[in-house]
Amino acid sequence: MEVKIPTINLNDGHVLPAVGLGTVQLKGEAGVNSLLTGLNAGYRLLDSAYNYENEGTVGEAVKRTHLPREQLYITSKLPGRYQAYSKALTTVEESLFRADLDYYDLYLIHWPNPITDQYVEAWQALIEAQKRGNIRSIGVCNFLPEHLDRIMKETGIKPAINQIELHPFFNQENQREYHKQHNIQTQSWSPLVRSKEGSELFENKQLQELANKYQKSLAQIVLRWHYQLDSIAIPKSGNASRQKENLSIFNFELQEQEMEIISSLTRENGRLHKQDPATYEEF
Ligand SMILES: NC(=O)C1=CN([C@@H]2O[C@H](COP(=O)(O)OP(=O)(O)OC[C@H]3O[C@@H](n4cnc5c(N)ncnc54)[C@H](OP(=O)(O)O)[C@@H]3O)[C@@H](O)[C@H]2O)C=CC1
Ligand SMILES: O=C(O)C(=O)[C@@H](O)[C@H](O)C(=O)CO
Repeated sequence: MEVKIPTINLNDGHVLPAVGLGTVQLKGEAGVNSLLTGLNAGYRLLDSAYNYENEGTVGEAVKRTHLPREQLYITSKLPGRYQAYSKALTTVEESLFRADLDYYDLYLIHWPNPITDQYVEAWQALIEAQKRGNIRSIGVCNFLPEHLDRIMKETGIKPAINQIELHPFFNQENQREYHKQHNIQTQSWSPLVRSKEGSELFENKQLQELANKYQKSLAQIVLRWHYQLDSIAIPKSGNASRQKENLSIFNFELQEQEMEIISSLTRENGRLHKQDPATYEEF
């Protein structure tokens, strides 16, 4: 049965579902089939990126589903190598061509790349692409407060979303507090630490105890934690039953103290790939 996902209001008047489907590695015919099982399970938000080389896959799933376009929320992301203003505008158009869409619901700057230092003009390009009607909501990924302060100061326009690495081993308390103060919606990437059964996350005793208590899977406990942190998690799964499992999180509630137990699994250097946006650059 299809799950009804609550919606979240963004600062620009648009809305997004409270959970989306990550799409890294979902490509080609198998990828389209996985996206269709995801849509059948109830997902409406699909998170792609130019660099995932699957905008075409996402567009094909949009074409093949019985769901009307206005019920879907499609995201893509601007790669670092196209952050210069005119290249960024062309790249948004190219993303639309690849997916054969008239508009993206959400388009994000993928990484700030602060050493290259072109993210302000990339942001100006997304503002222009939004004015042209190519994008509904504009936002960023992996922006630290200093990067957000700068784009808001230089353009006067606030991102609707900052999509950041967020999971029990890296709870991003300060970054989330900054987002709350500025009314920027948090999205969690790698919400399940990009892991599988048998990994450190799935072997964690405290999470297993909570899963036993609520008669839920460990992944559902972690995804419920994201939801109660007010962050939109975008777990990736290509598997129909895990896709369903990851949406069945709206019929129980973690207590405050249990939220804290999960948050306290965080470590000082808990980033999965050690990609610190202060220095990491991706093109
Ligand atoms: N903006 C950015 O810089 C970034 C954005 N992203 C986005 O975030 C999305 C999610 O992050 P991602 O890195 O993919 O990692 P996730 O934390 O979503 O983990 C995905 C892994 O978990 C497995 N999995 C999913 N559900 C379950 C479950 N219920 N039980 C057991 N295993 C499960 C999947 O396997 P299986 O498919 O076999 O189910 C897959 O191996 C990406 O797909 C992408 O869209 C990711 C990284 C960076
Ligand atoms: O997947 C993404 O969106 C990325 O930005 C990658 O850099 C990701 O963090 C990764 O694949 C790391 O190995």
